[in-house]
Amino acid sequence: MANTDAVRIHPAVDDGVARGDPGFSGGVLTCHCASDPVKLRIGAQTAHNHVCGCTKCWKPEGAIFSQVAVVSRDAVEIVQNGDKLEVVDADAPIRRFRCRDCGVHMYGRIENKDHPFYGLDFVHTELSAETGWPAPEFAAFVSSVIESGVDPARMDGIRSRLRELGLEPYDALSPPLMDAIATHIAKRSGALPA
Ligand SMILES: N[C@@H](CCC(=O)N[C@@H](CSCO)C(=O)NCC(=O)O)C(=O)O
Ligand SMILES: [Zn+2]
Ligand SMILES: [Zn+2]
Repeated sequence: MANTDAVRIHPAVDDGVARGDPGFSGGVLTCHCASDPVKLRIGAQTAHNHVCGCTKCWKPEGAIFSQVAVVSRDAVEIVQNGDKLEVVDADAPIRRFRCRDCGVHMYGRIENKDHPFYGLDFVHTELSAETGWPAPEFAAFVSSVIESGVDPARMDGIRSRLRELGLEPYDALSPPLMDAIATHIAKRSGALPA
């Protein structure tokens, strides 16, 4: 059996996955700067929260995974020190904005209207002091942690720990999200009726 003791996935789940509050309707995300932090108001509940092993998503110090959810772009409002935001990679499908001083990613936006997730922003709800955000539901891009330098020999232990936490590991997104992407593509190509 794989030893899962030393596997630290992400601080939001390492002590167990806390349940979200279905009545919760948003809060304020704050970057890690001790002074003049960037603040964003999220005026809605997020969806599809997950831990992500890809190299693109922002991870807190020591974490192998990020924690990331989506929310309608209309619900995201920069309320403080927005002038400190800079684009991480202008060519990426998700245009992520980070604080230029502390490096924390505040939100990721999709500008391509043909993208299956157009209209949704990617956010890290751990940046909020409020509780009640939805719990992560699954683990995405698990094999991708190797791209960040994780020893492939650790993968059995990492997947075991994710399952122990109730976060089913996938090497892309979850089946419902992959189906949604494929449906979008099939409707666009005409393989399915629009
Ligand atoms: N192996 C690559 C995978 C990167 C990747 O495709 N990441 C996804 C998920 S991010 C949130 O779940 C993605 O949609 N990326 C688009 C983007 O980053 O703009 C790696 O690890 O780099
Ligand atoms: Zn900052
Ligand atoms: Zn990711």
